Amino acid sequence: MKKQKNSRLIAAEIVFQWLEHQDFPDRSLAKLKQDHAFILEVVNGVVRNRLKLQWLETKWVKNEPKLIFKAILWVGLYQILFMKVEDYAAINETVQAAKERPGGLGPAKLINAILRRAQREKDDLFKSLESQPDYIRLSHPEFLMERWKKTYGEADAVALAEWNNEPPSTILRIEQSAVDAAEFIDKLREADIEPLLHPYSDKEIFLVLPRGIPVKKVPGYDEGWFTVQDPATSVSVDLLAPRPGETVLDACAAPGGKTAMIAGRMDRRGELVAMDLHDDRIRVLEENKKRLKLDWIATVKGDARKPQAVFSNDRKFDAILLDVPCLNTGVFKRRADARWRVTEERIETITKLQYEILTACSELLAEKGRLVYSTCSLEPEENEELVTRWIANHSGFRLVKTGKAFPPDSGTDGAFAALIRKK
Ligand SMILES: C[S@@+](CC[C@H](N)C(=O)[O-])C[C@H]1O[C@@H](n2cnc3c(N)ncnc32)[C@H](O)[C@@H]1O
Repeated sequence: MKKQKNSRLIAAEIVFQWLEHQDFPDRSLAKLKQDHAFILEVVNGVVRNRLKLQWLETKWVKNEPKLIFKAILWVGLYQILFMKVEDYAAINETVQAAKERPGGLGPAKLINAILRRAQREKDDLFKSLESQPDYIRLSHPEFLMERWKKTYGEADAVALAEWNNEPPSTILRIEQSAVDAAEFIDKLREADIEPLLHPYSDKEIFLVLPRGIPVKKVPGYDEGWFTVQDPATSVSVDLLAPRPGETVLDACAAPGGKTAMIAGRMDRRGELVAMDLHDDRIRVLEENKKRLKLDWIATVKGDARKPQAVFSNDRKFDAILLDVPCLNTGVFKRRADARWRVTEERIETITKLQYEILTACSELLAEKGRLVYSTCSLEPEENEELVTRWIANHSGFRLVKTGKAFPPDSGTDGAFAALIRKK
C-alpha cells in the first residue's frame, strides 16, 4: 500500500502558500484526500492565531526561518499550544515534516528544540501572552482592533475578537416547506444527533448541531430538508418580508442561503429571480436549488452594477435583496483568513462597489417597492454610513428601518440590513 504523506507537512504546505501568496486556503483544503478534519483544524487554527504564533517565533527565534520552515514551526506550535494532540506525536511528526523538505535537517533541529521548549513552558507562555496588547493576544490586525474600539468601545471590541476566536458551530435552518420540524428533529434523534434550538429567530427554526457531524450525513440532506445557515441571515429577509405572489429579485444571490429563505416565505407563488456575477458561485447556487427542489426560481448571470444588461427597461420588482459583497468582518469566526484581508484601502474600494450596486438596482424597483441592502460586515462605512449617504443623494427613496446583529450580543454571525422604500 502507498505510504500516506505526512499530514503535518500537507498542513504546513497550505499555510506556506497562504503566507507567500495570501491565497485563500479553502481551495487547497477542499481538494484534500486524507486526514481532512485534522488538516482543516490545523490550517484554520494557524491562520487564525497568526499573530500569537508570530509573537512566539519572534521571542524565541533569532533569525527568521525560510517561509516553509516557519509554516512547519507554526503547525507544530499550534498543535502543542492549542490542540488536544499528544505532544509526543505532534513533535515527532512535525520535526519529520521538516526533514522531508530539501535543506530541512538544520531547521528540523531548531523546530524540535522550540517545540520541546513550548511543551515545557506552556503555562508561563500563556501568562506572558495574556499581558501582550489586545491585537496580539487576540490575533487580529492592529488597525482593526483600534477601529472597533472607536466604533464599539473597548469592552465590546474585545468581546467581538474573543467571539471570533471560538470554534464556529454548524447551524441548520429547517426548510419547513419540505419537512415538518418535529418530524425532522425526531429523525435527527433516531440518528443519535441531539440538536440545540437556536433562540435568535422568531420566524425560522435554526438548530445547532453537535460538533463533528458532517452535514452530508445528517438525515434529510439529499431530500433538501434543511440549509446550512447562520440565524443572522434572517435579519435581511425579515426586513424584506417577501410575500406569496410578489416579483422578487435577489441580486447577489449565490450560494443561495437567503434565496432559499425568501423562497420559503413566498410559498412557491410569485416570481423569484436569483442573480450572481460569478460562474463558480452560480454553479453552487444551482446545486443548492436542485437539492432543495427550488426549480421554480429563475437563475441569471449578471452584474448588479449593470442590471439593465440583463433586464428590459420596463422590468420592475416588488422587492429586491442586495446582499452585497463585503469585507466579512462579522463572520471572522467562520472564515479564518478574512481578518487578514481587511485594509483601509479595501474598505474604500468595496464601499464604492456597494454604492454602485445600490444605485443601479434601485432603478429596478416598482412604485412603493421595497429594497433591502445587507452585509455581513460590522464597519459603519459599509453599513449605516453608506445607506445614510445614499438616501441623502436619492430623494425618491426613504429609509424605513435598519437591523443589526452584533455577534457577542446576538449569539450569531454579524449582519447589517437596511429596508429602503421607493416613495
Ligand atoms: C455576500 S455574498 C451573497 C450570499 C448570498 N446572498 C447567500 O445568502 O447565500 C455576495 C455575492 O455577490 C456576488 N457578487 C459580487 N459582485 C457582484 C456583482 N457585481 N453583481 C452580482 N453579484 C456579485 C458574489 O459572487 C457573491 O456570491
